[in-house]
Amino acid sequence: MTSNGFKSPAPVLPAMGLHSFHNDSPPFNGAGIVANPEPEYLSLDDSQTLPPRPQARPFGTSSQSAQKVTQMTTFPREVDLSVSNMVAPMPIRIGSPLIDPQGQQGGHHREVSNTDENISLSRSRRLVSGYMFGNPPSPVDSRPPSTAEELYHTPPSLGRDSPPLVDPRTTQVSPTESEEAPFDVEETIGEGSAQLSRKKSEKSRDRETGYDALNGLNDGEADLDESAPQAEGSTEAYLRGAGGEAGQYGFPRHRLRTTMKDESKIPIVIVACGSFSPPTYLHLRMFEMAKDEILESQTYEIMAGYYSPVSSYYKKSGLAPAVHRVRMCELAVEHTSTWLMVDPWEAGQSEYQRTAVVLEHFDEMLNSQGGGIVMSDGKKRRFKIMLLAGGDLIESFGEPGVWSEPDLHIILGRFGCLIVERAGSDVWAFLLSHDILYHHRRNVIVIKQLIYNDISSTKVRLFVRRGMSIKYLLPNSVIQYIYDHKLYRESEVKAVTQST
Ligand SMILES: Nc1ncnc2c1ncn2[C@@H]1O[C@H](COP(=O)(O)OP(=O)(O)OP(=O)(O)O)[C@@H](O)[C@H]1O
Ligand SMILES: NC(=O)c1ccc[n+]([C@@H]2O[C@H](COP(=O)(O)O)[C@@H](O)[C@H]2O)c1
Repeated sequence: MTSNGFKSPAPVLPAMGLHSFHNDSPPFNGAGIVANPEPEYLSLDDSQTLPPRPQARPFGTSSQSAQKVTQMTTFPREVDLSVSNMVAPMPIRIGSPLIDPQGQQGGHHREVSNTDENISLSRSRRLVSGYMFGNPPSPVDSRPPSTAEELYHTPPSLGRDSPPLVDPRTTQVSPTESEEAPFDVEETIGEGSAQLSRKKSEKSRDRETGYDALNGLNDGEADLDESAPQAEGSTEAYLRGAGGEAGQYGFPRHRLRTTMKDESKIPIVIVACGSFSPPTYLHLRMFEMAKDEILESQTYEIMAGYYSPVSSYYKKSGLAPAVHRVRMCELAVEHTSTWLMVDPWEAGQSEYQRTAVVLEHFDEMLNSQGGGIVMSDGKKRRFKIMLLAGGDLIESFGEPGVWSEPDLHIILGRFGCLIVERAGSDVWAFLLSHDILYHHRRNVIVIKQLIYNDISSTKVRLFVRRGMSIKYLLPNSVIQYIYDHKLYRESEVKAVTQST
């Protein structure tokens, strides 16, 4: 019996229109196929349909975000509110439910106390950080929706972002291998290591070793891959508010794919928002789990993944200064991944930015300013942007005062969400119980953790403070950075008290 009272959630969800995730279902059968309207190509003039977006600005300058929020939460008028228009007739496959090996739910302590040990373990920690320390700033218009239209409004861009361009089931697309090798591989491993000195294209390595960064195979080679594109310039100057060119914000594109292998799919960019204090192997694994799920769905093609560390204005216990967290995320992906990047924009803002605003920023950079992605026929297509989050974060959608309803419609409706199950949170029960989440369920993909990983940043910080080993919990480069910069040595409660 699960904590939500179901013997098993399996019999319930399919009857409610969700894809069966019962254990005896073929795990990856017919995945992720949505209805097939005509493809919509990128219109660079979206001023009619999209709310205003924030402009990137250097650290330390004042923000207009309060005003932006008000504007953003006013939905455009030209919307078809009929439910049939909002819900695609073909269900998106959603992964399997959380099944605790011991048959139990809820492995976490959730009590809130004033000790740093407990603060972040609590599911209510967002409330703790939100109210005790004045953040996150309240979701703006948190009044309840007054009409059904307001509640079930799906912004028009959902239609543009969501549908596949061609039905992958009926279109025979020969997987034309891209002739373009995104980067050349030149590996020279130093003394004491296997001496490797070779220059190969990603494509030729693909043939020989099965290595294919975005298609999921043997990505372990990335650890040796000194030539994977690295971020240019210093995000530190931007984050420290340095003037001049060095301090300018630049959206990282060095690992963003510029062509699609299979143009019948939807180009997707995954964005993970969070503290990452510090980033751990779990945070890296989240992207890989998402990648596997997306590959199986056959609907999307991943073009890149981004971390967006929250700014220092998010007064959460244990938050190292943003400049350190951004750098640690960069180190974490530098030589371990070929498709993940770190966007410092959110971290460099002079006040807290809500997640909906952060996703708007990505849309601006990738689609409005960036022009989307150019197809082989020269037409442009928008990147679909999806938020990647753990089950606990999603459950906080239901905590009063933490997320505004208009924001949730933007996040779940206009963008979409990849939810990684987290031990202790019952995503399935929550999906059923939360009106807005359920309404947008076809734009939500739940990812089962086939190997449970519950590495916790909170515990890593505590280990550091207690002088315990954190090796194999996070990349060595991040461990070194923590020690070099003497991070996480102070009691979190003490540190928070002193900084306020
Ligand atoms: N064990 C986990 N399983 C699934 N998702 C996780 C797990 N740990 C963190 N996440 C997700 O990673 C994202 C970033 O997490 P964040 O760094 O903000 O918090 P955290 O990892 O829980 O750290 P802390 O311990 O400091 O609270 C969030 O979406 C969170 O839900
Ligand atoms: N209203 C909001 O947009 C809202 C509320 C709570 C958390 N978040 C985001 O969720 C992420 C993770 O938060 P926690 O570290 O509290 O789990 C952060 O990026 C934070 O900005 C956003």
